[in-house]
Amino acid sequence: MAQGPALVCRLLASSVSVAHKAGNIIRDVMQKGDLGIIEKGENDLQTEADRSAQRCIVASFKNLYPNVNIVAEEVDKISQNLDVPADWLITDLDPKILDLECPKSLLNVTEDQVTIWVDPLDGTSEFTKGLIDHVTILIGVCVNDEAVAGVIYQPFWQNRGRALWGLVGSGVGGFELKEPPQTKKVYVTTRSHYDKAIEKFIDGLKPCEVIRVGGAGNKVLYILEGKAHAYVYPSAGCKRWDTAAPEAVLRAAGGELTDVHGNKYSYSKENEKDPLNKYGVFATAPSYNHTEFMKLISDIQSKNVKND
Ligand SMILES: Nc1ncnc2c1ncn2[C@@H]1O[C@H](COP(=O)(O)O)[C@@H](OP(=O)(O)O)[C@H]1O
Ligand SMILES: [Mg+2]
Ligand SMILES: [Mg+2]
Ligand SMILES: [Mg+2]
Repeated sequence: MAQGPALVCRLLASSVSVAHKAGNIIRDVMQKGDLGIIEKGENDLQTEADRSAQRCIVASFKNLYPNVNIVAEEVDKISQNLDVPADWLITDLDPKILDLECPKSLLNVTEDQVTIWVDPLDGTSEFTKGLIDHVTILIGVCVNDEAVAGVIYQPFWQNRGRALWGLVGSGVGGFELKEPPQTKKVYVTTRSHYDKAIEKFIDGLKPCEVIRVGGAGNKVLYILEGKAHAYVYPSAGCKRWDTAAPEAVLRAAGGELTDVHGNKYSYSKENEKDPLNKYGVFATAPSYNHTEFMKLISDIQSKNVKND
C-alpha cells in the first residue's frame, strides 16, 4: 500500500510553513512599534513578538500533531494561551520538504518519540534594540534525545524573511552552504551576555577575529554561511530551544554542536524541567574538526585552571 510522507518530513514541512507565518507576526509587531517589553529576569527580555509567535507555532503544531511533545521558551499565561486567530493556525506543509527522501532510520518514527523545541524569537535583546538582522525563529524536531531536523527562520532577511532548514542524513536547504576562510580563524560569540570570563576564554584560543552577534540561531548561521569557523559560548545560559534547531541544521550540513566536554545535549522530553545548556555551546563548521577543536578547548581550560 502506498504510504504518505514520513512523520519527521511532515513535521519539518510544517515547521517551515509555520515559521513563515510566525515571521509575519514578528514583522507586524515591529512595524506597529509597540514591542510590549517585559523583563523576565536579569538581561532576559520578552516582547509581544515572542509571545505571539510562540502562540502561533505551538497552536499550529498542537492542532496537527496532538501527541507530539512541544517545549517552548515562553511559560507565562499570555504566551500559553492557544486560543489564537483562525489564520494563525497553519495547516500547510511546505511541498519542497514533503518531496525529500526521508532517511531510512527516521522512516518509522511515531509521535510519542518526538519533542519539538521552540524558540519563537531568538535574539530578543537585539530585537528590542532594533538589531533585527540578529533575530531568528527556531523550531527543532527531536526524536528521542537527538535533534534530527530543524528550521532557522530569519524574519527580517531582505525585508521578507527566509527559512533555512536541515534534515540529518538528507541535507540542508534555503541557503548556500559556504566554507569559512582558510587564511584566518574566526570565532563567533554572544553580543549581549559577554563578560570578562568569556573574553579570557576566547583570547586563549588566539583567534584572528572574534565576531559578537545576538542569537544562537544567528551564530550558527555565521558558521553555515562561511563567516565563522566556530561558535564559542563557554558559559551557561542557552537552553535546549536555543540549540535544537541550529544543531539539527548544522549536523545536516556536516558540522557539530556540543557542550564544553564535546558531549551532545539531550533533547528528550525529560529535559523540559531542566532545559539549561549548563556546559556552554561549542559548534563547528563542517570542514573544521570538532574533536581537534574540543581538544584545544580542553588544553585552554587546563591552562586557565593552572594560572588562576
Ligand atoms: N546568561 C544568559 N541568561 C539568559 N539567557 C541567555 C544567557 N546566555 C544565553 N542566553 C539565551 O541564549 C540565546 C542566545 O544568547 P546570546 O545572543 O547571548 O548568544 C538568547 O535567547 P533568546 O533571545 O531567545 O532569549 C539568550 O536569551
Ligand atoms: Mg528569551
Ligand atoms: Mg533563544
Ligand atoms: Mg527566545
